Amino acid sequence: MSRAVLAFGSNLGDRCATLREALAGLGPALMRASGGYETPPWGDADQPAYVNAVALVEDPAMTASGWLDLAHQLESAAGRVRDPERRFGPRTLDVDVLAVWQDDLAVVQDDPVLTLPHPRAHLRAFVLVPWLEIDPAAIVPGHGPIADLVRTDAVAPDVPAVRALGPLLG
Ligand SMILES: Nc1ncnc2c1ncn2[C@@H]1O[C@H](COP(=O)(O)OP(=O)(O)OP(=O)(O)O)[C@@H](O)[C@H]1O
Ligand SMILES: Nc1nc2c(c(=O)[nH]1)N=C(CO)CN2
Repeated sequence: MSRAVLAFGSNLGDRCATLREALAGLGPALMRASGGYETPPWGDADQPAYVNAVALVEDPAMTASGWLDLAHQLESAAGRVRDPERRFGPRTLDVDVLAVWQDDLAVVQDDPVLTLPHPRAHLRAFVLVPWLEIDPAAIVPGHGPIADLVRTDAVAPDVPAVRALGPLLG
């Protein structure tokens, strides 16, 4: 069994509709989805606010790189155009693979094509707060319990600005 946590972010167009379509695109793999959260832009501040969400997915036949391929397919379906000049810039849809477990063992790898766990997940309130909603006991491999990570100096100051918008799916 392959289990993964995927992060979704949108700050262009109808952000909630984009996230809803992306979550629907996960089909039967979707086990749990967080609500939407409006969050101030992280990294490059000169862009609109994001709506973020996190999903827990499972598929017996999936691999770690298969989850990344799926993430890229969902981004393309949402019409994402990559701007090579602007890292952390605005986008219709960003889908990151936060962590993967194969048969309950965390996948840890440093490959630039797919780094696991995601190298910045443990620093981002916009990822950790929705992840905490769907799995309060979750542990970020190599970094520890999410409940502790949201209290670190790197993350805690950003938590109050993460605003719950409620469920995305009916
Ligand atoms: N865990 C991961 N999840 C998604 N992409 C990854 C991961 N590890 C490495 N990558 C690689 O990072 C590249 C850039 O991804 P992307 O454009 O989504 O980055 P970004 O959204 O600008 O930054 P960030 O990853 O910090 O959110 C992708 O082509 C992908 O191969
Ligand atoms: N709040 C927020 N900020 C971001 C996000 C995101 O999803 N949410 N994604 C980014 C791309 O790397 C850069 N900054």
